Amino acid sequence: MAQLAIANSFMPQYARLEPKVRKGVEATFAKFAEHTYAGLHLEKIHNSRDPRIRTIRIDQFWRGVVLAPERGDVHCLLAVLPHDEAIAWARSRKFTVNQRLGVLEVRDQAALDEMSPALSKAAEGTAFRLFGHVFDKDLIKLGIDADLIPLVRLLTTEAHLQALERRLPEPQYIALLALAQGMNVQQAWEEVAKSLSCEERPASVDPDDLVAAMRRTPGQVAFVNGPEELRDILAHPFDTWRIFLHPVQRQIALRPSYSGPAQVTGGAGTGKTVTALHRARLLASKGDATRVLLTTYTTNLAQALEAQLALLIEDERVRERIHVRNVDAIAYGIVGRHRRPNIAGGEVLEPLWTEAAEQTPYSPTFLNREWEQVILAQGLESEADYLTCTRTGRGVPLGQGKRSTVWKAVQQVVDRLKAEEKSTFPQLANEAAELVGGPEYDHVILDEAQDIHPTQWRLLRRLVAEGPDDLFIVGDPHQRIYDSHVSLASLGINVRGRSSKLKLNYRTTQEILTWSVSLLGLSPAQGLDDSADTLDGYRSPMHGRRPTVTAYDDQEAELDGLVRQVRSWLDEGVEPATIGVAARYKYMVRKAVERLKADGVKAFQVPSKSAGVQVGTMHRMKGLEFRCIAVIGADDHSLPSSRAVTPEAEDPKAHAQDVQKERCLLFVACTRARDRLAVSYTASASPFLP
Ligand SMILES: Nc1ncnc2c1ncn2[C@@H]1O[C@H](COP(=O)(O)OP(=O)(O)OP(=O)(O)O)[C@@H](O)[C@H]1O
Repeated sequence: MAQLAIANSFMPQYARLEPKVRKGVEATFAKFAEHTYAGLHLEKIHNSRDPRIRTIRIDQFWRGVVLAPERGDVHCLLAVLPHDEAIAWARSRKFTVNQRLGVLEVRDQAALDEMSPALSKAAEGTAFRLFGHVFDKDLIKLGIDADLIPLVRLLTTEAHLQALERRLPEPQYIALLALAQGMNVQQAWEEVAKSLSCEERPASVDPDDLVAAMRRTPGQVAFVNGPEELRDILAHPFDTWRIFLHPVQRQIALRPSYSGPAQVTGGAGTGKTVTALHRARLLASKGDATRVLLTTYTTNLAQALEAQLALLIEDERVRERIHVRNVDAIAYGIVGRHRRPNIAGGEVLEPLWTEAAEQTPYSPTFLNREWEQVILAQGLESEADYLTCTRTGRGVPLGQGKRSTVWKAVQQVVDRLKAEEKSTFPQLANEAAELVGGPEYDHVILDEAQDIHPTQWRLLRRLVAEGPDDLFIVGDPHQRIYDSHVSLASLGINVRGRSSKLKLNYRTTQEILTWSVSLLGLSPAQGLDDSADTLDGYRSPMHGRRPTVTAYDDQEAELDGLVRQVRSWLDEGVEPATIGVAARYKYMVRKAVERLKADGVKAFQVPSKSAGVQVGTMHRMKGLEFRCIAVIGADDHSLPSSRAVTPEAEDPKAHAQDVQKERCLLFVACTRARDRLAVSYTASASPFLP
């Protein structure tokens, strides 16, 4: 029976169309899904590199591009573009089947043809060839198309190869790059397998069977079952993660079982949350009695997970087996079974620490951290235990006498909290861990793991019995914006051999990514498994404008600049709710909202469901994403925030960690942007800005 398929490349273009054009696209392609396309006018293109490509009229300005393989009775939507661009795109592309992997590949043949004379000319000047040492048969073994080999043979430098990156199919480019960098054929194959998580080679590959190749390429092509499914896909154009998982994501999320705790890391926007959501669905589908906990750090992150899960899982029964809650709410709920918890917030704690610090040579922040990061983190219950413990992560050594002073000051605060029947959230997690009678879930999936406190880790550990698929841990040490530094090994959680890394960014353009990564500075992040975590290989296939950085003389001028920036995005047709404004402090958030409103722009503080520009602190931006982001107040007073940084003289290690945390915060805010990033500051720029 005839079938409709959608290529991954189609959705981002469709998502960015005006609603009226989207309607036209939907109406046109609904006919394909209803299998009435025999009557549709698909046009062949004169001089096309691939005779199987057709175009179809959407309206007088827009055209769709469709692949119509000779065999298999499938039509695949490839692109939707303005008329001339659609024709040029359709004329330039060539579809092939990778002879080693059996997957569908596309290359920009027109661009390769255009580059060929220049490469020939460059090759005339030297006898050296980049792939002179590799036999044709080995290139073929790696999946290089036979008809590309003459072009490959012309290459004389790695820079020339890199110029082909976006024109060649990804697996072929990875193989060639590996060879160019000195790897042998086997190592190059391993690179391909690692980057694409390829299965072993299929038994036989028919180069003309594009439909069979599409079926082996679920990250690139999705098959649609009827008009209803098409409508559902088109109704959520930015949520293509529901249908297209990258092969690496697929292998991690859909692996039938892990023998113990598994860990997934990756830079911002690499689809860690998406992978966690698909894992949750897979585990929850195992049976009626399965109980899955999907958890994260804050309430608004949990709400975002809940909303995404509702999009991903249609079957209400499967959906109900997944309990979504942030860790503090879990602890609150468990303790709440026994007594009504009363949380001590900053307004209670600050005066207590200030008072306690008065009788010591230490600052209130120092004491608070010693409590949270050593005493609570290690679950120390007596002074004797504290006097002999290893204070991992703290920069200033404390002898026994000094520890005794600290212990007394901390106890003063703990006793006062007890007297007032109040607890902090890490205390509550400790109490909850004690109260839990036994495992309450079959599987625990944790997002934003880098920010979880050791007491919360202990609670999560107790909520699920040790064994296969117990913990699925997802996080990015480069986005650590709270004070938690844990070593999973010290908590008895061993992820060795079950760790994976995602490297391909799906949210942000390469331009925004490169700029944002430079905000992090040069120190490597400390991974949860005690190893240094780098962003090697972190990249985006999308390109766009470079971020802008604007300096203003005073704050009023900066807020005026913000209004102009937001107005210009709105004038370009960007929907208000897809514009975000991030600031380091709450007072700046309030000012920005007031200023935008005064100018007639609908603006709301995050979290808000209202359809307007979303303004929030950088902390609140975590887990969200926007088409355009304005980061305001990126000046040297706010970033780093002096309030959030321990003085170097007091504790150099804590100072370094705090500064890094501030860098991460700015990185988090900037990487929320899909297409545009505009950063501004008043007077002097933050030292973090490149
Ligand atoms: N396979 C995919 N296909 C299409 N879009 C994807 C895919 N995977 C992720 N995305 C999109 O990329 C964006 C980032 O995904 P996600 O939030 O899961 O990343 P993350 O690694 O958790 O990011 P962060 O650490 O910044 O919170 C989202 O818009 C998501 O829909």
